[in-house]
Amino acid sequence: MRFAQIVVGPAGSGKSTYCSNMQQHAMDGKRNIQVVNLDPAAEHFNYTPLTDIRELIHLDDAMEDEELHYGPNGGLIFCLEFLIENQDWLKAQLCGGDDELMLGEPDDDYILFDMPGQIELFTHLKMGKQLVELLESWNFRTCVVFCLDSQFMVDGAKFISGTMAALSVMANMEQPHVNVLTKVDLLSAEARKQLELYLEPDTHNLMGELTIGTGFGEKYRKLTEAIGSLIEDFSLVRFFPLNIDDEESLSDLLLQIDSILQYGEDADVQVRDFDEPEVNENDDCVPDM
Ligand SMILES: Nc1nc2c(ncn2[C@@H]2O[C@H](COP(=O)(O)OP(=O)(O)OP(=O)(O)O)[C@@H](O)[C@H]2O)c(=O)[nH]1
Ligand SMILES: [Mg+2]
Repeated sequence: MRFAQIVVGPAGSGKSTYCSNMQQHAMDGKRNIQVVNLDPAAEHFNYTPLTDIRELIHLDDAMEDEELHYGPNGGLIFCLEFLIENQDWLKAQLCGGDDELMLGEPDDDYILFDMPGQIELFTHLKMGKQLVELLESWNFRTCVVFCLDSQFMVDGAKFISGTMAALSVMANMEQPHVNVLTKVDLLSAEARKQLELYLEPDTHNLMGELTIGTGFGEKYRKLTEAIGSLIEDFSLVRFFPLNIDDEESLSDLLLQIDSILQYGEDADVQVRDFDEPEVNENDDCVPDM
């Protein structure tokens, strides 16, 4: 069994940064996590990818082609369609073209897929889902990691819209799903306090906040209330505030995703391959779940 995090989220939400910091964090803990870049428009990231879609197709190929003549957005979608059509290329990259390797190589059995910031790939187009199905057929267990900039989550209306975006991805991808709030280090103390209200949201209060005093709020009160109860009914929508520079925050999140992926047992076996750090007898080295 192999494991994959499909890292998605709006443009600039911090996906590539998440991938590189998570990989580094794992490496510091002597654990091997690889990153695959599937963003054909990527220009810069801080990790060395295991595989890079730009070796197959670059956004410029779709935009500069005499016949295709795509703009940046259509071009990106074209590139992802092209990837799915050329799935053998991806399979060769991930499985070395050797079917036996699909059973899991210890060196690359845990992979983060850094996806493009075009959210419609995952909300209503079929490529996101097709990618997951391919990975599953190659023996991966997958989890979607949805990154959202926390700066856009500090008032009622933005919270609703961010949550709806997360829900759309969940509904379309039909995968285990974790929502990560990025860039919390950029929030002011006041904004952080405000954010806490939304982490365990009481949707009714939020709706109250949203409907008071604005023309839109009054007019669409029923609609916002309906959206509120929808979010509540889907109480699956929870956000993990990630402080990217804080090792503890990274390890809490990784632990949560590992347990969703049921990575635990395999991890035990792997960890014992390395030299154990000296532990104080009284130390509790197993983090709380
Ligand atoms: N301060 C701070 N900056 C961050 C954090 N995460 C990302 N950034 C910055 O936000 C910008 C965008 O980050 P990326 O990781 O490239 O975002 P992305 O989602 O991969 O962007 P696209 O691939 O273009 O959609 C970069 O300048 C990052 O340095 C964070 O947690 N804190
Ligand atoms: Mg990126």
